[in-house]
Amino acid sequence: MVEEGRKYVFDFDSTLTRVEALDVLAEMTLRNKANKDEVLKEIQDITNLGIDGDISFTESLERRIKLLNAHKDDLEGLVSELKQKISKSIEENKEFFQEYADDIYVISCGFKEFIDPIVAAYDIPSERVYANTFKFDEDGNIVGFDETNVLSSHNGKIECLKTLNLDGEVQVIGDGYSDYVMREAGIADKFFAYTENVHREKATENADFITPNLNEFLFVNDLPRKVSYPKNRIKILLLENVHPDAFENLSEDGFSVELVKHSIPEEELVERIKGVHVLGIRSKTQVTEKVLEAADKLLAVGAFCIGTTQIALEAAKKKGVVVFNAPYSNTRSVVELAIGQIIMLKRSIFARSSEIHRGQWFKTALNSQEVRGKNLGIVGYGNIGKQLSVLAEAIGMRVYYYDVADQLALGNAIKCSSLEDLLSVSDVVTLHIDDNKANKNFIGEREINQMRDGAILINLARGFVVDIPALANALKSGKLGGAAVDVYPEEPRANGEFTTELQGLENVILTPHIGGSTEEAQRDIADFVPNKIMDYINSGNTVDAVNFPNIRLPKQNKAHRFLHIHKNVPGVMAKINEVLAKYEMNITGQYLSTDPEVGYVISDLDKEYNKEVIKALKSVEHTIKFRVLY
Ligand SMILES: NC(=O)C1=CN([C@@H]2O[C@H](COP(=O)(O)OP(=O)(O)OC[C@H]3O[C@@H](n4cnc5c(N)ncnc54)[C@H](O)[C@@H]3O)[C@@H](O)[C@H]2O)C=CC1
Ligand SMILES: O=C(O)CCC(=O)C(=O)O
Repeated sequence: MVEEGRKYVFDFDSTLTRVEALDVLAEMTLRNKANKDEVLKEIQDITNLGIDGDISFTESLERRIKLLNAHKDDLEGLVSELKQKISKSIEENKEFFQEYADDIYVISCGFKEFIDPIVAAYDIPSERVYANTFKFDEDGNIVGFDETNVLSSHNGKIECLKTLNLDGEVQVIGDGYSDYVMREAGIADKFFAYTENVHREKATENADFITPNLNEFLFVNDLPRKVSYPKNRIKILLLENVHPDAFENLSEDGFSVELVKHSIPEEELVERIKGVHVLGIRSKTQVTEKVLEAADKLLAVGAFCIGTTQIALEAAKKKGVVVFNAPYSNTRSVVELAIGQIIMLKRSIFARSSEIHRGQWFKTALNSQEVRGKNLGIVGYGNIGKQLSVLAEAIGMRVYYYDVADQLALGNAIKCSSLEDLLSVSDVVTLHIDDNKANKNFIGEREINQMRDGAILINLARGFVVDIPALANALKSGKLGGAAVDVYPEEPRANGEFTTELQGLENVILTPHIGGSTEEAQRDIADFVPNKIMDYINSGNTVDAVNFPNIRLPKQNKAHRFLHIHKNVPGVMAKINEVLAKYEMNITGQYLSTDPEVGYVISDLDKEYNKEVIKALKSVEHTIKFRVLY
């Protein structure tokens, strides 16, 4: 409950606005001056010294005003500029300022001449704005400030607040040490260090609360706010060195994101997952049932790759955890690598290169052939297989493919009705089947024997798909003429030592699971997956989810949205609607998607309702997860 008579004292610069107003004024007045950058830097340094209390505030103000060289006429431009620079979460929560107008004060060491017109739009009248005022000469030049105003002196905010003699709890919200001192002096009850725009150690280390935006402040105080749950409270853990753009994208949207360079083993993840709302992984991290069991807050898992068998998808679904992946972003990278490997292997380039590295010159056409006119057998004609088909044809290869699903041939590719047919006709066999565990040892001794003598095998799919000892034997015996292997049955969690039976064999290219590791692919994934995650967290969309009923929701328009995930058993929907009817909810839209195990129903509602309905919906039998979004 909001305490009766509580007062909210806001700082202005870098709190209500994203900037320091005098810095903006300086930008304007110095625009055409040759020494602009130097002077600006000097002004900013002086501002910071003053804010952190390292020089007296009066001194900071005097020095800056002298350097500013501003005129009365500049103030209009400054106000228009500042109107564009209101802090994002302040702007979002205009309603709070309007609703609590009588309890909100601004105490600032800035100037009323620009603060008043800005905060008026937030229903804060001039009489509740305490700030300095400029002194002008007869030509309108700003030459100083009213020195009798307490706010022009060191720790003037303390004096100002003291004089106001406010009753009720006084909460101060600001970014600087000069805001904190009101709390230190015992005149304010709580100090919230506001870090949406700047993070000042001196303020945060002393704060009662650190508030990264106004939503958090309003949430902590149980005040009306624009969003149901502040995004900074949503913790995202990104493992396996995903591209930094993912961090940027998610942090920019306001989430609290932690980046870890490597994968984490199950036992450790069981601990780390607690309190995490979104987990981001690549192919190494095993999200097992045990991990999911320990995940008390988990809403979604983002696989920053194609494969998702490292995740217990069914168990995740049963817990209401939605899984997304990036099915297309790295496919081109894999295809280009496959093409490169085919050419390198057909020409025995790695053997020739190693010789020169060892100091030997061996010019020969032995075991060196063009790829033009050769038969390429693609096993798994999905997103990667199909693209490879097109590029391989473009360089003159004859393409054969085999797929368990009915896939349409692209270009002149020829469909094989069995794996054996494909193996027997191909000079190069390349594997692009999916990571289904049923594909274990898909290529073993028997299949290798069905291949042409001297043929080449490429595996860029999954390590367990090929029986490695059988492959090693075939390479040693000369049955196969070469191989390229990017994936292994056991791969290390982090970079370091690695051994495989294939090491040291002639004409074998070994790479550390980097088929999809290009800057382009990783950047694209870092855009694609976070967008899916944000779309789910922010609005409930599950389009392209791997393990969950897919639903594309319309934009939420001034409505509250109830997201209800439940076991798909008869009668649950009826119960949900019974509750909604009992509480006389005005439903503006309802959407349902189910699969045999879970149901996902979204109800958009008029925002005025009895909040008891939330408790009632959470206790509907078979409920897995429930969230309110606004
Ligand atoms: N090395 C790397 O860095 C990367 C590896 N990959 C892996 O590449 C593989 C292929 O990826 P996409 O083309 O995107 O997958 P996809 O799902 O689009 O295509 C896979 C195709 O394989 C077929 N298939 C599955 N099992 C089969 C079998 N036993 N016999 C014949 N066909 C079978 C499916 O019907 C499907 O058409 C995946 O395993 C993926 O994890 C993907 C990206 C990067
Ligand atoms: O780059 C990665 O971490 C994994 C790539 C991969 O194998 C996939 O996308 O399935």
